[in-house]
Amino acid sequence: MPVRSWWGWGRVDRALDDGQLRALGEQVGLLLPLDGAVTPVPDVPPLPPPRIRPPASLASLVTDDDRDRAGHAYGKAYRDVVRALAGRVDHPPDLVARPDTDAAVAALLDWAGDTGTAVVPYGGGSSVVGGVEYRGTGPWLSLDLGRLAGVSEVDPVNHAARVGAGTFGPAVEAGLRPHDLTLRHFPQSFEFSTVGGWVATRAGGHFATGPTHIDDLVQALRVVTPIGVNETLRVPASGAGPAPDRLFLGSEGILGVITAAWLRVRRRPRFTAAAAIRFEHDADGRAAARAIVQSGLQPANCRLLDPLEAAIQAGVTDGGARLLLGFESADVPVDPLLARAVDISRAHGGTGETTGGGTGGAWREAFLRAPYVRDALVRLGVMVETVETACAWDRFDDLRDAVVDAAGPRGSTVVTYRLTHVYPDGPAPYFTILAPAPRGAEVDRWDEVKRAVNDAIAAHGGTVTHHHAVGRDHRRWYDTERPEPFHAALRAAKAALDPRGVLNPGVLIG
Ligand SMILES: Cc1cc2nc3c(=O)[nH]c(=O)nc-3n(C[C@H](O)[C@H](O)[C@H](O)COP(=O)(O)OP(=O)(O)OC[C@H]3O[C@@H](n4cnc5c(N)ncnc54)[C@H](O)[C@@H]3O)c2cc1C
Repeated sequence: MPVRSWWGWGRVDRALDDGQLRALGEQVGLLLPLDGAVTPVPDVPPLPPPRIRPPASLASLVTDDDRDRAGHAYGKAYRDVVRALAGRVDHPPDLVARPDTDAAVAALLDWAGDTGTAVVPYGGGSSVVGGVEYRGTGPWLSLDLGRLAGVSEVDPVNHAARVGAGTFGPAVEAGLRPHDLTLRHFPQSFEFSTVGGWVATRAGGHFATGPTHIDDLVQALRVVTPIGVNETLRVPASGAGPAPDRLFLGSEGILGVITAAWLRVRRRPRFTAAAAIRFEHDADGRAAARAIVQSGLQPANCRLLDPLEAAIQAGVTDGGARLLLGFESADVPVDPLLARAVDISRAHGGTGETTGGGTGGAWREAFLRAPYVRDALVRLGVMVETVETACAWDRFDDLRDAVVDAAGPRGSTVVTYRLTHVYPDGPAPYFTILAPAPRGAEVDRWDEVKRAVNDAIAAHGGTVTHHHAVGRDHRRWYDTERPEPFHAALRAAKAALDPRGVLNPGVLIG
């Protein structure tokens, strides 16, 4: 059984080994001045004893094991990894619960309400916005949905599947494959994030220029709230008032615990075609991406990598940007669609070739490997984090320049960008920021950079998040982005559904 890392990404056995770490250090040393030290992998530090005990009726669902508690204390942002690496577990949950039925979830919520215990729903724990880290002072319970997992029903007639909230990405696809069906929702965190987490954060998939966010793939939801179960109707569409599902999409664990979802699935693609187009200037690549997405061609993948991203993600070092294009269909060959997109790219100065079937390729491997590399960089003393947004096409240039300026002095800070998603009305830029970390003051330094960068994004018309969610770390900008009447409505919904305020305090509102 593979062991999950308690401090960093994914599986312990997939982390970079010493040789790979050294090689990475040499490469990165060409870009950034590093001090040569490598932070050792930490043991779980001793934790304070739990301040609460469950009643006997719930004891079998709950653990106070220190490794489990430490593993549930943080998400997987840079500020999480760097603290865990230093052996710091700021606010460990007092207990971790793994309910196996909806009734058990309800009983845990009741008990939490009676005892004033905060409850933080936990899927894969891949939050990068402080979504799973309670920062109050009272006792808290991490509610891990891992036992409410699996594809329990597949409805091939209506192209839908019922999936437990705690199901990880690969298990979703494994459950659908025998039926020749697929969800095709691929966040970069796919391997270690769950359906419930995706729905709760309105996750964005890749290879998803059309239905990017999980929203469009949700047919119906089952949510256990502190005042009862909210199960929505399975219909293809409805005009009956505000949509009940929408209340819980993006609710980030503050209104109820999502325990299952009916998801819209589709036939597996049989026809695929892909191309990587080189652009001497990334501005031309952006113009091509805009033209393609505004043409109505609907590529499954249309992603621009700036030259440095192309070097890091795809290993191409010719100084050009890359536009990655992919088309797929379960029904018809898509080569003509790709050919047209390539034509449009050429008209904007692009050169390059089709890369054969499959919208994946080497860069996709690198994409899934990236979080392990990120952890290795942190060990090497690099401050490395990503910031994402979405903006109108005509705001991009100013926004990107402002982000680069805000990220730190140019000589010692590297900022790369990719457009992870493109829409007819604008791109979703995704910035990676790399700089030498001030050892021992990493979190404070990152928080300063984050503040400056997100202020710059807000000042230039970008949203605080395209797909990473709000959590605790984005509150400051979310609070100014959302309209006040909406805030009042959200507060009222919270008070009605969670009257004792146990669910994920500090996230979204409050
Ligand atoms: C390396 C890396 C890559 C990433 N790539 C992407 C990406 O491509 N696209 C993207 O959208 N995001 C991405 N993320 C962010 C993260 O993976 C998503 O937010 C994901 O949807 C979280 O799922 P999870 O199961 O890990 O949820 P968690 O991190 O466990 O929880 C996230 C939030 O949802 C709440 N929650 C979780 N489960 C439930 C539930 N069943 N009911 C109610 N509330 C719940 C939690 O309380 C928390 O507030 C990435 C993160 C990392 C570290």
